[in-house]
Amino acid sequence: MVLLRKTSQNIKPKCFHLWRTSSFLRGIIVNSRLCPHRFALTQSFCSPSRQNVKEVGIDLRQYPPERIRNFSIIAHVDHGKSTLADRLLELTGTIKRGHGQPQYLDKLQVERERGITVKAQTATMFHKYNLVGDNTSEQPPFLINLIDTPGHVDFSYEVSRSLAACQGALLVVDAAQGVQAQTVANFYLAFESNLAIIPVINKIDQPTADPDRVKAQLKSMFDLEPTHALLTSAKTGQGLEHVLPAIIERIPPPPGKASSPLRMLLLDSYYDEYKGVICHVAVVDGVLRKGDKISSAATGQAYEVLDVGIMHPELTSTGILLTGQVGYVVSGMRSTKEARIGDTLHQSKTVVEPLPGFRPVKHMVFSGLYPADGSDFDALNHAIERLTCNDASVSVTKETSTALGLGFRCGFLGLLHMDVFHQRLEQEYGAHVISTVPTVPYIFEYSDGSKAQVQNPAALPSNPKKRVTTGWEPTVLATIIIPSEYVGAVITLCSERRGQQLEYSFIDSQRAFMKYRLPLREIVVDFYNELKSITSGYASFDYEDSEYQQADLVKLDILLNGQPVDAMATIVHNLKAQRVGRELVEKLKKFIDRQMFEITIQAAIGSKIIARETISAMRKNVLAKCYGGDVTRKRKLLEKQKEGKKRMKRVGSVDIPQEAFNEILKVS
Ligand SMILES: Nc1nc2c(ncn2[C@@H]2O[C@H](COP(=O)(O)OP(=O)(O)OP(=O)(O)O)[C@@H](O)[C@H]2O)c(=O)[nH]1
Repeated sequence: MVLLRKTSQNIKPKCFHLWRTSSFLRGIIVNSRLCPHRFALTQSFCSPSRQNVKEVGIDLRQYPPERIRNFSIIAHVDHGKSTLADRLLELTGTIKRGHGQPQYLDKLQVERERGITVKAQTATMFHKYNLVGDNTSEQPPFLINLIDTPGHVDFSYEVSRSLAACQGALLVVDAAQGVQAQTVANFYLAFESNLAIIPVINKIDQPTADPDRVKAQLKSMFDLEPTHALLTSAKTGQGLEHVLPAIIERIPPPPGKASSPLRMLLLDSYYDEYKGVICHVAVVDGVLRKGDKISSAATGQAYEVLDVGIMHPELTSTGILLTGQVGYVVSGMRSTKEARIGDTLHQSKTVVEPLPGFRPVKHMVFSGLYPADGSDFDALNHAIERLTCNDASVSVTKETSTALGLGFRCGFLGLLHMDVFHQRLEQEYGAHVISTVPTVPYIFEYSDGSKAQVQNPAALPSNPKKRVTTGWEPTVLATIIIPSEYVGAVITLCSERRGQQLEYSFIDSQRAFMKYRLPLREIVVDFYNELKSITSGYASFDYEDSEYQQADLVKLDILLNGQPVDAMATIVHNLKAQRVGRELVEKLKKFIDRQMFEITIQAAIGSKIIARETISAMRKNVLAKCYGGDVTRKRKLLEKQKEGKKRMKRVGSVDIPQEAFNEILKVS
């Protein structure tokens, strides 16, 4: 079925209007608190053992742009990108078959534990192939750069960055699940980047695989020719022999000029304990050699190239990178902050036109991070500094809370991103962190005429002379793909979340496609889980950020024994304030222990109390459990009590356990 209603002149795909992305950043909310795999993180990105630089005799001068192909693999979550990448690495002999490590390019421990890709990774392969009509036997193999990308849309910023270094993309679609929300999103990212798109229908070994249905979907949604689709099983190896030839035949070589001055695009960077900052780069024009002096177009700072090479798939020193090649550079940068993603690096003495960079990262969710024990502030500061070296997409500013003391306000790409960051802080740096309710960036206008973005509800002024006059909230354009029988339930959910339906059509006889404008606040907490639960797990969901809309917003305070707890304040829509206030006080009642005095928990808007609960007093003393005079037992119990108290936050006279902060994150 054709979904197109209006199509701009030069645009081929039929449903272009479905996903005319104005921005690179979209996000998916996966409330991973409900994820079955809580995970252990012990390793930082790219363990040092994987970072040992190989010295092999690869002469990159044999590979002019016409012998190079740069491509990315894009797909909806779990459609098999990383497995396909593994198979291609094996087919080209880049890694050994049965290397015992599934998803070779998923290097982060979190990626292995959760089975997801968080960081895009690059690998260079070599493949002998004669182009159709080329019968010369003396040609060197093709140099093929594969960039594996994350599927979860929290990390779609990585996808758009990867695509900037490519001329083509494999669009992988699960033969049983068919086109899903992120297939649509990723297709348009690739399409807007003018990439050659090769559809790959994967998992054809599954009993429920229906490649013909998927071909029809690809045709109706993206105008992709059914005969151009490759049918593969990355699991059994079926059909894989056609993938590399298709990449070489259908993807154009990189367009740069070897004779022009050096210009390279900085794609990514991370910190390695042994080598310092390692930058991933794509050489667009010219040549880069070890020993060259290069400068950043953004900062003007100059560096000497200490090492240069390719990822084959580990760092492999080559001493040179030429036009069209993708590789790494070590240049004595002290911090990843110097390596600005999207920057143009060039020879120090030449002046060049900077390459179009990337849009800056847009943070969708903000949350305060505080040390569970106030005296651990320095340790948390150090941990955050180290971790942001490898995850530059987190924004960090210091802030103070009356309830929680000194801490940080951090901006994330979405809740999954926030969760991954917390876990890494805890597991890799042993930091015990309390996080405040995630909030989205609102804009407020005040009675004195000033306007400001508010990332922390506590920052809303309480001064009556500076009242809020108007509020605006960020919205998203959400794409939802579901089996038709769930349409009613999804419409109800979206209207409960203040959504506005923009589009409703069918991909084929069984699947509906809906597009909604939804307030970001409404999807940040638990939307995706609820969507999954009402559709028996069949819904797929994706969003891109959109404009701000005016909204009737209020600040909801939580008071304990009459005292506001700034770290628990939230901003909500007036219509929902009553319900959210009630849920919050009920949740808190469950998680705050009875103490020696009565505790009142209240939710308030300004001076108006909208919900209230009371926890009655109790005499509680662990020593009362000790009969007789066993001193060691008494000491042990007191120690245990002290340890427990350390994990509490005292607001006025009330002790709040860490779990109470975590639980209120889940109230939407
Ligand atoms: N039956 C079958 N299973 C496959 C095939 N390809 C991949 N899988 C399985 O599908 C699951 C997801 O595969 P991945 O390669 O991790 O998928 P991905 O798209 O990289 O996932 P993200 O990085 O999280 O987006 C894994 O359990 C794979 O073993 C296939 O051709 N057939």
